[in-house]
Parts: sequence; structure tokens; C-alpha cells
Amino acid sequence: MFEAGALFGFTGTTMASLMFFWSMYRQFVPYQLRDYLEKCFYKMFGLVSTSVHIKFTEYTEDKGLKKSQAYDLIRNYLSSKSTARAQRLKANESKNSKSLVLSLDDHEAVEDVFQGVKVVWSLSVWKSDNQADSSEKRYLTLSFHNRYREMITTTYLDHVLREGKEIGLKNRERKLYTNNSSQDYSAWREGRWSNVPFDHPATFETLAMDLEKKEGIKKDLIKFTKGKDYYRKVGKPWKRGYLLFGPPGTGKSTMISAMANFLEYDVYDLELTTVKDNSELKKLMLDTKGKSIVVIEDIDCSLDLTGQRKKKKEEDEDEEDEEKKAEKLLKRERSERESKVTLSGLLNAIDGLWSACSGEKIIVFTTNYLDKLDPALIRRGRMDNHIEMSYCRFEAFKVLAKNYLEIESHDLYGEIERLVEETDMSPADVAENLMPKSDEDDADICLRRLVMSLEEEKEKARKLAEEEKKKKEERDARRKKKKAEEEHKKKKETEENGDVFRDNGNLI
Ligand SMILES: Nc1ncnc2c1ncn2[C@@H]1O[C@H](COP(=O)(O)OP(=O)(O)OP(=O)(O)O)[C@@H](O)[C@H]1O
Ligand SMILES: [Mg+2]
Repeated sequence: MFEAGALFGFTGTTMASLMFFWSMYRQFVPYQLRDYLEKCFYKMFGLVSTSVHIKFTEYTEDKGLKKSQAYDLIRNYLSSKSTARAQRLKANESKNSKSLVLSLDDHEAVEDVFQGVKVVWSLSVWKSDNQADSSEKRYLTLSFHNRYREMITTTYLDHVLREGKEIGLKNRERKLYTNNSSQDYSAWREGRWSNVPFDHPATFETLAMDLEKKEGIKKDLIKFTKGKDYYRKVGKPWKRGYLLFGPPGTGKSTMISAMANFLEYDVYDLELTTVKDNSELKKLMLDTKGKSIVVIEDIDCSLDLTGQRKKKKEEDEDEEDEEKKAEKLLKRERSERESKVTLSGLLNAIDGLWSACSGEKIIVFTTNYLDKLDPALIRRGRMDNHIEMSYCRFEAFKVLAKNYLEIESHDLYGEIERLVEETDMSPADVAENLMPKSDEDDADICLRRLVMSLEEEKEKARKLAEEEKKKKEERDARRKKKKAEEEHKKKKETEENGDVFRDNGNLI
């Protein structure tokens, strides 16, 4: 009734009166009689009507409990159309409570035009007369002229569902997921991942790094998001791996947040040490959605993935002090006890057959020590893009100064440029120096503090280099001495063996 009215262009007043009679009719006419009258009406109307109606219910018809996905997608699609054209709207808070979301009100209709064809969507509510069941059931009805049946039921509906999906993804509240430990039974029963709203403020604008490199990464990400057809054409799953490496405090984690904000993706922070074994890792990965970044931070500490390097490490072990050795052993033992995820399990998780289950996924590893990782883990194709996050140089400093002090130049810039190029200070430390600590701290005070810190750091680095040099010389001397002793011992042994042989010879 409403859809037909809207389709034939009734005015708002006419619609309001019709709706008044409609609600009176629903209230006072008994259900059985209404059912009979409606059947007759639709039969008569169908004989003369040229319009077609398609009904989309809020809940699926089978058991009536599961929400219909198509209904939600259509509501998404209609939200902008309704805001622009409908007379009565319903206002709801968005999921993150930051804004209001307007949608079509109950018993309201809105027009849409597609390829020059007019269609009408209307939202109806059906309320059960059964006293025990007070639930309301909503459904959307699409009405259009019979002449366009073919086009509307195929092209138009595809268009609505596709657009609705995109709008839904854009409006959704982004999430930061962490994996639940399977040892924690109650958490694991709730789901493999727990989530909180993702609200990190980092962006590429606030990220301090070489500008050219930054632009390159942004372009790479954009190309990836638009690459659905390309990836299909070349026969690759639609995913991309990034390896971020560099010293602590150079912005690896910040970069991940900036990437997620730039692409509007969710983040899955995968803590490998709590994953029991390869099969659990597989399940966790299968449980991640598309349009997301899966992150494994500090991959070198998460697991002992460097089996084949153990030998080399053990060779060097005599050069390390006892304390470090004990610490390493403890770490290795702990990770072996806690997790049985193996290198091949992880490789499978990244690009095994089933990893292609949901597309548009970015996988990021971070590490402080690139050379500790197994080459198989970081080869191109698995980790496609290797990004070095380096100590703060002048370009990065300028970004930080702009962020923290809102300045683009200063008399001290020349001195700072020289110092940052000569000194290895992380952006995290530079940022800490630049941050005003009280209301009296202006740009001048903060920059002077930075200069002092840089000079101290430079001096510390000089002393450290000297100490290192001394230690190396001592180590070399020790090694030389050890070698000489061994050679001497060998020589002595050979001589003694010779003597024995001679003695034995004499005996014979
Ligand atoms: N490149 C950068 N640009 C802007 N801010 C940065 C940058 N690097 C570090 N910071 C600041 O320093 C803090 C620490 O940085 P972040 O956690 O990203 O370092 P990280 O490289 O992940 O360190 P770690 O190796 O210890 O995990 C951040 O919260 C941020 O404020
Ligand atoms: Mg980090």
C-alpha cells in the first residue's frame, strides 16, 4: 500500500492520512478478517497493477533468528538516499557514539533512480497480534514497474548490495584484535580473538621518516587496495607482506597504526608466544577478516625461528659473558615450553593454501634485528616490502618539530641538522626532548634541550665506540693467544706421539 502510494507520487498529506487509516484498520479490524481482506485486495490489485514488489525481511525466513545480511546491506545503501530524500528519518547513535546515523523511519518510503528507472523502497513493520509475542518484524519492499523486471532483479540489486557493503565497511567501527590464549579456557570459548575499538591517532602526516620513502609506502598501499583484479589475473592471493625493521623507538609500531588509519583497516595483533601449536595458528588466521592488517611484533623474540643459525650462535657463545648466555637460554626455554609453533607452521600461515581464504589482507612483521630472521621467512613474495625504520635524521626531525612545537624553522636548525646526521638518536627520544614539559617550555627551550641531549648522546657513542674497540682488541688478543696455545699443544702432542712410536719401535 505504501510502496504503491509512493510509486504513484502521492503527496505527504495524502500519505499521512492513508497511514492514519492504516493504523486504525490494523488496530480495530480482527486479525482473521484482515487476513482475508488483504488477500482479496492483493488479488484484485494484482489483476490491474503493473508494478512488481520484492520483499526483504530483517531476519532470515528459516528460523527467523538470524539477521539477514542482504537487509543490512540494503539499509546501508539506503542511508544516504534517505538522508537526502525521505521525509521521516530515524536518528541512531553510530557504534563509536561519535556521530548520528540517519536512516529511513518505519512506514516511510524513499525513491531511487538507477539508469533512468525509478524504483521505490519502503520500510514496513509487522507486529504480531499474539499477546505472548510482542516482537516487531521489519521488512523492506522494493517496488518498480514490471517493464524493468529483468534489469532491476539483476543489475540494480547487484549494485545495491555492492554499494551497501562498501558503505558498511566505511562506517564500521574499526577494531584492534588480540588472540586469546587457548590455555585460558573461558576466553577461548568466547572466541579466538578479543577486540577493542581501534583509536590510535598516528597518521602518515605525523610519522617522522624520509619523505620519499613515506610517499613510496603510501603509493604501494594504494596500489594494493586497488589490486583485486590484478592479483586475480596474476594468480596470487590478494595479500601483501611488510617487514619493518630497525632499532627500538624508530616508529615501527607507529607505522602500523598509520597504515591501518590510512587504509581504514582493522588490526589483528597476533601474540605468537600464546599460540599453542601450528594448528591453533591456522585456526586463528582463518578467523581473521579481510580489510585487515595482521601484525606479529618482534618476531625474533616471539619464537626461536632461527634453528639453522643456532650453530653459528653457539660458536660465538664463548665471547659472550655468562650473564647474557643465561638470559638467552632462559628465553629460549620459555618460548619452547609455551609454544610449539614452528617456522614451517608460520610459513604456512602466511602463504599456505588456506591463507588465501579471505582477501585484502596485509601481514606485518617487526623486528629489531633483521639478521636474526630466517631467510625463508622474509624472502620476497612472503614479506614483499622490507622497510627500514632508521634513527632520526633531519627530515624526520622537521616532521617531529612541526608535530610537537608547530614550527617549521628556527635558528638552531643548522646545528641540529649537523648533530642528527652525526648521532644515532631514535625518533622516540627526539620526540621526548621536543615535548614541552610545562607551560613555560617554548620552542626555544625544547630545541636547546634537544641539542644538549644530542651532544651527550654523541659523546656517549664516542666513548662506547672506544670501549668496543678496546674490547675487540682484547678479544682478538685472547683469540690469538688461545690459537697459539692450541697450536703449541698440538705440536707437543705430535712430538710425544712420535716419541712413543720411537719407544715402541725400540721395544719391538
Ligand atoms: N618515526 C616516528 N614518527 C613519529 N613518532 C615516532 C616515530 N618513532 C617513534 N615515535 C614516537 O615514539 C614512540 C615509540 O615508537 P614506536 O613504539 O613506534 O617504536 P618501535 O619502533 O615500535 O619500538 P620497538 O622496537 O621498541 O617496538 C611512539 O609512541 C611515537 O610517539
Ligand atoms: Mg614496537
